[in-house]
Amino acid sequence: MALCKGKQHQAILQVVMLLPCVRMSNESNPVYPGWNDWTRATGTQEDINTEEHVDAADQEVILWDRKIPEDILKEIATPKEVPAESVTVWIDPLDATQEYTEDLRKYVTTMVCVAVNGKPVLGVIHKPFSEYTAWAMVDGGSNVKARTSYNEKTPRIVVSRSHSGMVKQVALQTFGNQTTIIPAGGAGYKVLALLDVPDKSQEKADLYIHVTYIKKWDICAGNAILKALGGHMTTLSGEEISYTGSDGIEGGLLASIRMNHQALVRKLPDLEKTGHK
Ligand SMILES: Nc1ncnc2c1ncn2[C@@H]1O[C@H](COP(=O)(O)O)[C@@H](OP(=O)(O)O)[C@H]1O
Ligand SMILES: [Mg+2]
Repeated sequence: MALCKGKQHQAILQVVMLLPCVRMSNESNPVYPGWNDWTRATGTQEDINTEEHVDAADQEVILWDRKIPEDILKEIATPKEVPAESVTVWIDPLDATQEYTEDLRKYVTTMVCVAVNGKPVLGVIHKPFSEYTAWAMVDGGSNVKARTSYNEKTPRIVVSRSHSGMVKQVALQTFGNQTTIIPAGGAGYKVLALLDVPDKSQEKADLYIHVTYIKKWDICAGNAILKALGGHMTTLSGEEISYTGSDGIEGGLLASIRMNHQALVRKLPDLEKTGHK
């Protein structure tokens, strides 16, 4: 089956391999050109949200033989059946676009996320240039884990280098001047910074904070992975993010793992009141 174009779409291939683990109970949905069986399994066109702009000249295709690799199968204990109409798929075919244009390739990821009833359940973050892939499924399996320790008092905080807003001021005001700020590109890269990732080019951080508007395809996969591993990604006021409806969120982002997330939320200033948005 012709599935998608280009090597950078390995993450999409990964999620297709995982999709049978979130089984659909409705097999009679429309088929879209170029997406064939995957789309039949995932619902109507509105349910696939992607940033991709397809170049008609690019004829390269990746073939999928419908076999789920053993290393993934052995991690998924119990597949769950869900109605197709409850599923939304978010795809970011190139995260850290700005950094890619600056040839800062270590920040670039491709991401796919499956949400069920707006809740992120399956996330894949792939680094096309180092060929590292992290995936995790809520109440399923994963190939990545949290680190053993995190610094909650004076955390190293990974933040945007190109859409920073007032994030540095917010971080220093909340955690003090001893806090290390790590500017980095890409939401996928920044979530991986919180995890135990063997990739040599990956920096490590204790928290990820973002204060400006951000799109759901940038954050859904990271949210699913963090959630699957016991971590959290919420708005800065601690609200869970719903992955249906609108394309983006306004309330900023706080991502943590193995920390008291609600205590961190209470520490953060109210951005509306402080004018730090
Ligand atoms: N204020 C904003 N408006 C729109 N997109 C934003 C944004 N802030 C961050 N993003 C998007 O979120 C991703 C991570 O941003 P950053 O690297 O600044 O942390 C990038 O995705 P893309 O590279 O896929 O466009 C970026 O464009
Ligand atoms: Mg992106």
